[in-house]
Amino acid sequence: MIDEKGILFILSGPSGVGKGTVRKALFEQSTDLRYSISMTTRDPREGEVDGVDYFFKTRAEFEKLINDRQLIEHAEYVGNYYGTPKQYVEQTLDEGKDVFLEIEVQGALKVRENFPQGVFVFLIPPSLEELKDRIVSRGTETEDKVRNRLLAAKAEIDMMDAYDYVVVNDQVDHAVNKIQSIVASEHCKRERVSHQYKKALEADQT
Ligand SMILES: Nc1nc2c(ncn2[C@@H]2O[C@H](COP(=O)(O)OP(=O)(O)O)[C@@H](O)[C@H]2O)c(=O)[nH]1
Ligand SMILES: Nc1ncnc2c1ncn2[C@@H]1O[C@H](COP(=O)(O)OP(=O)(O)O)[C@@H](O)[C@H]1O
Repeated sequence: MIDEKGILFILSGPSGVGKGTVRKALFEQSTDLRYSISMTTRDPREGEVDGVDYFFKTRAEFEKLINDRQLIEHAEYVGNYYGTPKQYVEQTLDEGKDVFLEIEVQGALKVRENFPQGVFVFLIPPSLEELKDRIVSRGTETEDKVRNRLLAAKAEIDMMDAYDYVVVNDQVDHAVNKIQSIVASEHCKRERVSHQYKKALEADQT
């Protein structure tokens, strides 16, 4: 069958590499991608809006979502739950629209189990030094936590072979352009499959 479903794109990478920054810049450009808004138990930050940045949930509400199998994946990250809503993603893909997730590494690996046909993009820093500077300059972590995050980041960067694409986040607009190219390239792949299918149909004598 020709696959008329949308394509699921997953952007992941170590903490502090710039996933959120790159994702926001991507969606400020014109794009046909649909961003899947995640559920979280963390408190909203100043300026964040429920249903826009995240769906903010209590732990009890989140645990009910897990038990009711309403999430494709979830992970506990720095003491809070984060998860991807199943219904939105499946429905949007069924409508033939592409969906974009921006999630941390554990969650991305779980998505791979259920959506092996997804396109997995790993964002890496230009260097570990630069990653450290970004984590420190964001100012959200104590010195101990920066060290732990860097150790975790080293292990995470080691997993980059499990991804379909690796994008270096040297400059935000370069990373966004590369992601746009990946989206275009994946569409071309599907076009080719669909074209071959049409040729096979024409050649078929039965
Ligand atoms: N597994 C998983 N991770 C998520 C999800 N949504 C966001 N994240 C990740 O959770 C981490 C923390 O996000 P956030 O609290 O917004 O803080 P940030 O570190 O400033 O991006 C980031 O790495 C996000 O990519 C989700 O639905 N599932
Ligand atoms: N290409 C870049 N060059 C310099 N700084 C960046 C770049 N991308 C992101 N940053 C900065 O790095 C820090 C971490 O970015 P953030 O998007 O919060 O990372 P993540 O979502 O991966 O944890 C932020 O202070 C952000 O402004």
